[in-house]
Amino acid sequence: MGPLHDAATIALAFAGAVLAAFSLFSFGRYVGADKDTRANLRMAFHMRRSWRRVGPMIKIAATDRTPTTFAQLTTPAGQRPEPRVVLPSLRTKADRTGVTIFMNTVPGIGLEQMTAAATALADEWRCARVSVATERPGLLRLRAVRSDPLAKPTRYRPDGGPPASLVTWLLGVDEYGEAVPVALSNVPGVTVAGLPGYGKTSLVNALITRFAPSDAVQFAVVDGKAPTALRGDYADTAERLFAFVGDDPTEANELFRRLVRLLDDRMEHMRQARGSNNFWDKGPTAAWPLVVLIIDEAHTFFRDHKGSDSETKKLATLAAQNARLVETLVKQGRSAGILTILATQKATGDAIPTFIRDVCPVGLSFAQKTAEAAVAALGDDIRKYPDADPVTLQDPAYVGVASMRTPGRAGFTRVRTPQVTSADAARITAQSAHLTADPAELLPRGGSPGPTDFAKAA
Ligand SMILES: Nc1ncnc2c1ncn2[C@@H]1O[C@H](COP(=O)(O)OP(=O)(O)OP(=O)(O)O)[C@@H](O)[C@H]1O
Repeated sequence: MGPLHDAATIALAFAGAVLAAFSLFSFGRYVGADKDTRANLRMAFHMRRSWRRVGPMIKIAATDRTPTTFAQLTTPAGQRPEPRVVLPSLRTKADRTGVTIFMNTVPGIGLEQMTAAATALADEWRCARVSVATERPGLLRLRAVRSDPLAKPTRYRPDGGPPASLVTWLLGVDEYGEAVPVALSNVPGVTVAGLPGYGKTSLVNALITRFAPSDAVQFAVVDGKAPTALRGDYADTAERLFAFVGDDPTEANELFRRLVRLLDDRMEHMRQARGSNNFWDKGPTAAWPLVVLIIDEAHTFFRDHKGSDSETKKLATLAAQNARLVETLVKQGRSAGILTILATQKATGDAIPTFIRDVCPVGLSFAQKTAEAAVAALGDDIRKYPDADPVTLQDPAYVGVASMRTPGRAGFTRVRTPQVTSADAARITAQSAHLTADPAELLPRGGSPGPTDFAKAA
C-alpha cells in the first residue's frame, strides 16, 4: 500500500471517469440524433469495431517484418519475433447522410489500394457507395452512404434572409451526400442542358431565390421560350430582374450589347473605384453588384439560319453576333463581376456553340436521350465516364439530378439539385423586388458623379 499504489488507483479512477464521460456523451448524442443519423452512428461503430478483422480480409493491411525494439527484447531466446500486421487506423464521423472516415495511410496502402477496395468495403459495410479521396498527404478521406442521395428528392425553402455567402452557389448534394458548391469568383459561365421537365427551371429559380435578398446581386434574363416574362418560366421572378427580353433575337442582341458595354464600363472604372482590376478582390457590393445573366433556351439566339433571302441573312448575322457577344461576356466576365448561365433543352452541338461551351468552366446536364446529346452538353470526355452519363438519368426518380463538369476536378460529379416551388420563387421576389437596380446606372458616368460617388462622398 505505498504511494505507487495510490497513484495507480488515482490514475485508474481518472481513466474510468473519462471513459464514463465519453460513453455518456456518445449515448446522449445517439439518443438526441434523428433516425438517419442514428443509423449512421451505428454504421460508424460497426466500421471501427470490425476493422481489425475486415482490413486484412480485403487485403488492406501491410506486413512489417522488421522487429521493434520491444519485440526483440521480449521474444524468447532462439526464436524470431513474429512479423507485425499493420492496419491503417480509422476515425469516423457520422452525419445525417452518411459516414466520413479519415484513414491514415500505411506503407503500400494508399489512395490506389483503397479505391480498388471501395466496392468490397461498400458490401461489407452494407452501404450504397464508398468514395475515396486524399485529404492531405498521409491521410485519406472515405465517404460511405447507406442510401443513394441522388434518388431522394430535396426541396429548397428560401427563408428570404440574405445569402450566407455571395461567392458560393450551393448547387445541391453529390452522390455521397456532400454539398456541391460552385465558387462564383472562378466561374464566369455555366451551361445547363437537359430534356424538358428534368429541373432546369427549378435550378435557375434556386439560384435567383438564394441571392435575390441581396442588393449585391442583380439578374437579367433572356428567355427564348416566351415573348414576355409573364408568359414564361420567369413570371414569378420578373420583378427581381433589371432586364428581361423574350424570344426576339434582335432584342436579345441589344441586351447582350448593353451588357458588353457594362463590362467595358466596369473595367474602365474598376481600378479607380475599387483599387483593383479584379471585381472579386472586393467582391459584390450594392454599388458593384454581381450581374447574373440567364439565357434560357439559348439555342433560340445562336441557331444557324440557312437561306439566301434577306430576312434569313439578317437572322444569321444576328445569331453570329449574339454568339460573339456572349463569348465576350463569358471570357471577360470574371474580372468584371458578370456571370452568364446558358440553358437549353436542345440536344445538338449548335444549341450552345462549342466555343462558348468550352469557355464555361461549369457544365451541367440533366437527363439526355442520346450519347450525342450528352457529348453536346458536357463535351467528349463524358464518353470516358459511363457512370456519370446523363443518358442514365432518364428516369422519373432522377428529375432534379444532373451530371456536372467542374474546373480542376477529373471526371464528372452527379448532383441532386433541390426543387424550388413557383410559390416560393414568387414570395421571395415580392419581398426583394425593391432591391432591383440596373448595374449600369450605378456606375459613375462620363465624369459626372453617379450613385457610387455619392455613396463614397457620404
Ligand atoms: N430538383 C428537383 N427535384 C424534384 N423535382 C423537381 C426538381 N426540379 C423540378 N422538379 C419537378 O419537375 C417539374 C419540371 O421541372 P422544371 O420546370 O424545372 O423542368 P425544366 O427542365 O425547366 O423543363 P422545361 O425545359 O420544359 O422548362 C417541376 O414542376 C417539378 O415538379
